[in-house]
Formats: sequence, C-alpha cells, structure tokens
Amino acid sequence: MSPVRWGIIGCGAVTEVKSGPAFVKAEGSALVAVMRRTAHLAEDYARRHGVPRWYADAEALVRDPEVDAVYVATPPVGHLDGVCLAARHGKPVYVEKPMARTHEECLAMIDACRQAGVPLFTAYYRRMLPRFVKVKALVDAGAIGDVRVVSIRLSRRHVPTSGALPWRVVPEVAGGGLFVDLASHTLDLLDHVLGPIAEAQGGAANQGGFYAAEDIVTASLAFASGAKGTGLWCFTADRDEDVVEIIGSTGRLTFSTFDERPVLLIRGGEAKEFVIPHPPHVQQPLIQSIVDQLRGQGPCGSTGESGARTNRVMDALLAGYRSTRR
Ligand SMILES: NC(=O)C1=CN([C@@H]2O[C@H](COP(=O)(O)OP(=O)(O)OC[C@H]3O[C@@H](n4cnc5c(N)ncnc54)[C@H](OP(=O)(O)O)[C@@H]3O)[C@@H](O)[C@H]2O)C=CC1
Ligand SMILES: O=C1CO[C@H](CO)[C@@H](O)[C@@H]1O
Repeated sequence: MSPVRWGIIGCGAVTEVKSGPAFVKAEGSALVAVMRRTAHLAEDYARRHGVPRWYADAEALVRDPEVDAVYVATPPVGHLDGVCLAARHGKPVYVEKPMARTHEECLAMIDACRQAGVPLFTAYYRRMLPRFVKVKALVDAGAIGDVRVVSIRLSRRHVPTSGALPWRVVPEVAGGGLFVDLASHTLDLLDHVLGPIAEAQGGAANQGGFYAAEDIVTASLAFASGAKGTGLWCFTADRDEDVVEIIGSTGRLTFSTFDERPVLLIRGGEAKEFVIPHPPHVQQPLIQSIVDQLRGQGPCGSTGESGARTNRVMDALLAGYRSTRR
C-alpha cells in the first residue's frame, strides 16, 4: 500500500520535534512538502529535515499532486483558511490545536470538509499518548467506580517578555490567551476520557494587565454523563501548578496535563503510581492513527467534531470577557 504523503502549512516550532519527524517515522507515512510565508525559512526547514519540496505559498502546496494530505500548523488565525483551502483541493486535513479561534470557525471547517468529502483531524495528541490511554483504560474499567466530579487546576507564573509579545496572548491571532492555548488540551482530554461537556459556566478576566487576553478563568462544568467539574486557570500566579483529579465512587485518579509526573490511582487505603514516559515525538501515536484511517485501517478518535466541542466550551467561558473587550 502506498504511503500517505504529507504537506505542512506553517512549519514553525511545533513541527520541529513534536510533529514533523512524527510524519516521517509513522508507518505508511511520508513528509514530501513544507510551506511557510518566509521562503528561506521554508527551504531551511526542508533541508534540515530532508523534505524534498518547499513553498512560500499555501495554494502551491495544496495543488502539489504529490501531496495527499495537509497538516495546518500555523497559529490559530490561519487554521480556517488553511483547512478550507486543503478541503477545496480534496485533501484530508490535520489541523493544530486549538482547532480555531472560535466554535463558529470550527463549524465552518467541518462544513467545508464535509462538502469536500474529506476527513478532518485535530492535533489533540494526548488522546493517543500511552499515559492518557492508561487513564482512560482505568476509568473505563471502573477502577475508581462511577465518576462523580473532576477538578482542574492550572497555574503559571507570568514570565515577562522583553521584546514583542508572543502571538499566544494576542486574541485576534490566538482566539484568546494562554487559557485557549493550554486549557484546550485538558478540556479535550476530559472530553476523551469522560465524554462530552454538556454545559460550561464561568468567567474570565484580566487581572495582571500584562496583555490584552484573559489571564484568569473559572469554570463549572456538567458532563453529559452526569459527572460535574470545576476548573481554575491562572496565568499570573505565584507558581506553576498542573493538577487534574477525577474523583469516583470508589477511588480517585490524579495526573497532570503537561507535567510528566506519574499517574496516581488511590483506591481504599492504597495508592498506586504509573510511570509512563512520553514517546520522543509526542504526536506520533495520533499521526499514526490518522495515517491508519487514511489507509483504511480504522478510525482516528481526534476529529473536527471533537475539536469543535472543546472550542464550544472555551467560547462559553470566554463569552463575557470577549464582550467587555469589544
Ligand atoms: N500540539 C502541540 O503540542 C502544540 C501545538 N501548537 C500549536 O501549533 C500551532 C503553531 O504553533 P507554533 O509552531 O508554536 O508557532 P510558531 O510561531 O513557531 O510557528 C508558526 C508558523 O506558521 C507560519 N505562519 C503562517 N501564518 C502565520 C500567521 N498569521 N502568524 C504567524 N505565523 C504564521 C509561520 O511562518 P511564516 O511567518 O514564515 O509564515 C511559522 O512557520 C498553534 O496552533 C499552536 O497552538 C504549538 C506547540 C505545541
Ligand atoms: O502543548 C503545548 C505546549 O506549550 C505550548 C506553548 O504554550 C502550547 O502551544 C502547546 O499546545
């Protein structure tokens, strides 16, 4: 069976280690073209990674007859255009997270891909990482009984930047600030492990005044399963913290979304730790499952629909803050 030949739109930081080499290493997959607007940097990337062709124009990349599938890895502002462009040329698309700046943009992407008859995948790679596969397997096997509540606490110290502020805190580019950038991973992971979040209420504010985006967010979550949840995100905190705790009727699971600390299972009086390291290229398991689907070998579980659900929750939590900014 011939390999899936990938082209990348936006070969920046995430493509250096997390995803680019994963396209090459996945079985039945090849990376044949890259694109970024800065031509010499596209060429530099291609030469360093052994990619045969490079472009400074996204249309040229999607028109390349040797590109079978497209990975859109620009900042969120470019996701909608990149996905629709690839779909118009009949190419399956893998889009970076957050899937878009808003849920509305996600729906437009889903619609474009549906009309073109091409599949759409979103880069929430934690769904396939061995550590979180274990978390889901424990929950599904009833290791903590029925899930009652989940709590999410993520804080980061504000790290001042001396030069231009990064695009991650420019709402027009990112869709929001570090909440959108980072909380999206936890919310998507919980969608995977516990099922969809049916309702999200809460609010956001900017307390530090360092940039125009929200820097604190609180949430009260209701899962379709009946489980409830709370979320606290603070990006101008005293210290870095990253704790997710799922509390069930007979036990609890504690883990981190970003830190590589062990998964902790507490049941009765006993605690058990699972130390499960990440693979060198963290997107590889997800990319493998996309390639497998494209080659007719089973469905991948990180789709446009799942990615859009996460944007819908983030929109609900940011609605009030966005309206005050306007
Ligand atoms: N899943 C994960 O673990 C991670 C995901 N990400 C996600 O990947 C995406 C890209 O992040 P990252 O690689 O860190 O970003 P970078 O800023 O490092 O790279 C962005 C790339 O996109 C190109 N680009 C195209 N359009 C724009 C635009 N409007 N503004 C800025 N750059 C643009 C840039 O090149 P040029 O300017 O030459 O066109 C550059 O190659 C984001 O959605 C981010 O959230 C990021 C890190 C990890
Ligand atoms: O997982 C991640 C690691 O941090 C990056 C920078 O904040 C994020 O963009 C990314 O999604």
